[in-house]
Amino acid sequence: MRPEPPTSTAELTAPKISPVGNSANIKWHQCSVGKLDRQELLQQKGCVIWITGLSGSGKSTVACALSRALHSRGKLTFVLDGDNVRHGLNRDLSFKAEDRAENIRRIGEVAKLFSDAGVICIASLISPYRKDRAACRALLPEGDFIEVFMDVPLQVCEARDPKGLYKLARSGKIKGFTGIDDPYEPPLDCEIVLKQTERDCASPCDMAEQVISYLEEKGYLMA
Ligand SMILES: Nc1ncnc2c1ncn2[C@@H]1O[C@H](COP(=O)(O)OS(=O)(=O)O)[C@@H](OP(=O)(O)O)[C@H]1O
Ligand SMILES: Nc1ncnc2c1ncn2[C@@H]1O[C@H](COP(=O)(O)OP(=O)(O)O)[C@@H](O)[C@H]1O
Repeated sequence: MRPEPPTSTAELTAPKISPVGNSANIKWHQCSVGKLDRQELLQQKGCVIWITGLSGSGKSTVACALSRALHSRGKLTFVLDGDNVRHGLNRDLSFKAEDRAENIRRIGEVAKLFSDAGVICIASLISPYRKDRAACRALLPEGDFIEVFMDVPLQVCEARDPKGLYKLARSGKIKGFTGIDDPYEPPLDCEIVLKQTERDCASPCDMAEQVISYLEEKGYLMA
């Protein structure tokens, strides 16, 4: 049976799936201040911009350019960068497939909270598996998960190698490095593709503007 649509702003934040997980006797507590109230206050719609791509494809750069551009328009954003979250909340996780899945799951849940808060949350992490990205998409209301694919050839990322990690991976000093000896599954049907080639590379600001045009078109930047 399909669930009834929300009748009040507060109900919009209630989870679509059971919050119980492994715990028994847990009940969702509703608050009278809801997502719509917060969005009204902020004059924007909360959403998650999920930037996926290989290491070195420019995820963090475009995330920051986007955050800066939106900030200058008076919009509240927050960047969740894979590298940074692995310094704290996800410091217990490695790069094996199960840990990457848990990294993405946690960031997806945190991003959902930011989006419920009315914030434009920009998550930039490799997130190599379609299944894990799809699970994060499923946490959010239709349209609020905006997947951005950094479509950059491995050769370009490897030539940049700003942290020297590809070099270490090629010499076998890092095992299971995405794109070298670990998989990356490109999105099949994402909202935005930001393509770069060896010859043709838009600036981070231009790429941020492309995302902003999408947000404007879909009404996320309200008034
Ligand atoms: N084995 C392996 N594979 C890929 N990346 C590695 C690895 N080990 C360390 N790093 C560094 O960790 C950054 C990726 O972290 P993420 O949290 O984005 O990865 S994932 O989404 O869990 O796959 C990634 O950062 P970015 O270069 O910004 O993508 C790397 O600097
Ligand atoms: N649009 C771009 N054009 C040229 N170089 C870029 C662009 N975006 C990022 N870079 C460069 O590529 C490297 C990797 O960018 P970064 O944002 O750290 O990627 P990621 O977060 O995907 O690992 C950096 O040296 C950065 O300056």
